[in-house]
Amino acid sequence: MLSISRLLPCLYRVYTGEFLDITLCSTVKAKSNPQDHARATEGPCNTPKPGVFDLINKAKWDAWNALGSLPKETARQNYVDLVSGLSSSSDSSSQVKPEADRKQSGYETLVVTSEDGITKIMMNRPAKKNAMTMRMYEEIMLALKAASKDDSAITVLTGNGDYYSSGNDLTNFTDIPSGGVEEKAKNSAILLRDFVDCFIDFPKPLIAVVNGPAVGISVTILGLFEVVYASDRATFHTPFSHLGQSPEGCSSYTFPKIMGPAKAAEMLIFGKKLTAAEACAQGLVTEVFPDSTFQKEVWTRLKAYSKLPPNAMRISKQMIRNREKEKLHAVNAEESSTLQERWLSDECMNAIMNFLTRKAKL
Ligand SMILES: CCCCC/C=C/CC(=O)SCCNC(=O)CCNC(=O)[C@H](O)C(C)(C)COP(=O)(O)OP(=O)(O)OC[C@H]1O[C@@H](n2cnc3c(N)ncnc32)[C@H](O)[C@@H]1OP(=O)(O)O
Repeated sequence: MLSISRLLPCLYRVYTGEFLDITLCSTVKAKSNPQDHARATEGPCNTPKPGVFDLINKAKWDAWNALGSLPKETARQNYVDLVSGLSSSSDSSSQVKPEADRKQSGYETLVVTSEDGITKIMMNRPAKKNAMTMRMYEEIMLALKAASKDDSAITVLTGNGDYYSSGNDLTNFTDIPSGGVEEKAKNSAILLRDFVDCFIDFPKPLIAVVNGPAVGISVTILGLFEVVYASDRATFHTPFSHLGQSPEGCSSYTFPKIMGPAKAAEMLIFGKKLTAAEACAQGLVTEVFPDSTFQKEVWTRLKAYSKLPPNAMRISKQMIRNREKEKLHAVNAEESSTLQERWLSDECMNAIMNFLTRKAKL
């Protein structure tokens, strides 16, 4: 029998149009309509239907045949419209900074500012609920490295729009390198480990301003922050089992320490979503503010904190965290290598396919 892990790369390619000779960037691939491309290049379906076990050619034939008698020119136009629409609509939101500003800051997925002694790193993909792309992981690492050396006293991570972050961008898994899904899993595990290491080693007080719902890795790394302020609209959700995955961000260690093993298990094993008030009661969140006054109250507070002597704050942070650092790095390494295996499991691949084909949401 063909296992899902062997079938998945084929499904990816059929779904993303690779078998139909589409050469597009990964984002566009994940959304483009392969039928229109086949129609646009080859006209109406005119070959015999492949046998039931010829999975790849059958999927290609079904997609082509589904177009019926759509004229070649219309299909071509639909295809062009779809591709152009995707590139112009991606990340479209009134809250996204204009292109020129983004280029100026040097970040594509973040807006990073430094004023009043505070470096603010804002995830900036509001139309995608600030889902974290490979690029965003890289950029957050760069921004943290820069913030560790700049003259700010404290560093803040927050999100633009209605979400804090919906966690890992599940389309990350559609961009399969030539080494296949194994290579993808290995590279992702390395990136994940480096990403979390940056939080473990960050020398200044780190504050999360959780402006809305938080999912997955955006929740787990909160255990590595000094302070977590949340809007009362925020929720905290780690649906790892639902996704066939396992905890990361050192949460398998920090969450039981913060909230006790039973409450941590409810979140990390059973995917229980917490309200901001519940997360505060369990010690993951420092304080909850009404959404209507959240930004004003939090930034007033942070501006006052940023005026405290920066060296004293750094030293106090080191004293609180340093005893744990070695342990945290070991936990991070173990979680990352466990996830590398999980990403290759049928459970995980099925969950991602269900999201990508719009069959499942959280
Ligand atoms: C280096 C690799 C490290 C990996 C580390 C691993 C981390 C594990 C995790 O983080 S697990 C968590 C993964 N996240 C999810 O499973 C969330 C998936 N998203 C959803 O279920 C929903 O989008 C939602 C509940 C977050 C929001 O639902 P809502 O109906 O309010 O909004 P939409 O679904 O219409 O979202 C708007 C558009 O944003 C896209 N999107 C949102 N989140 C993600 C995501 N995590 N990955 C990819 N895309 C996401 C969504 O598809 C919509 O896109 P569209 O407008 O083009 O349709």
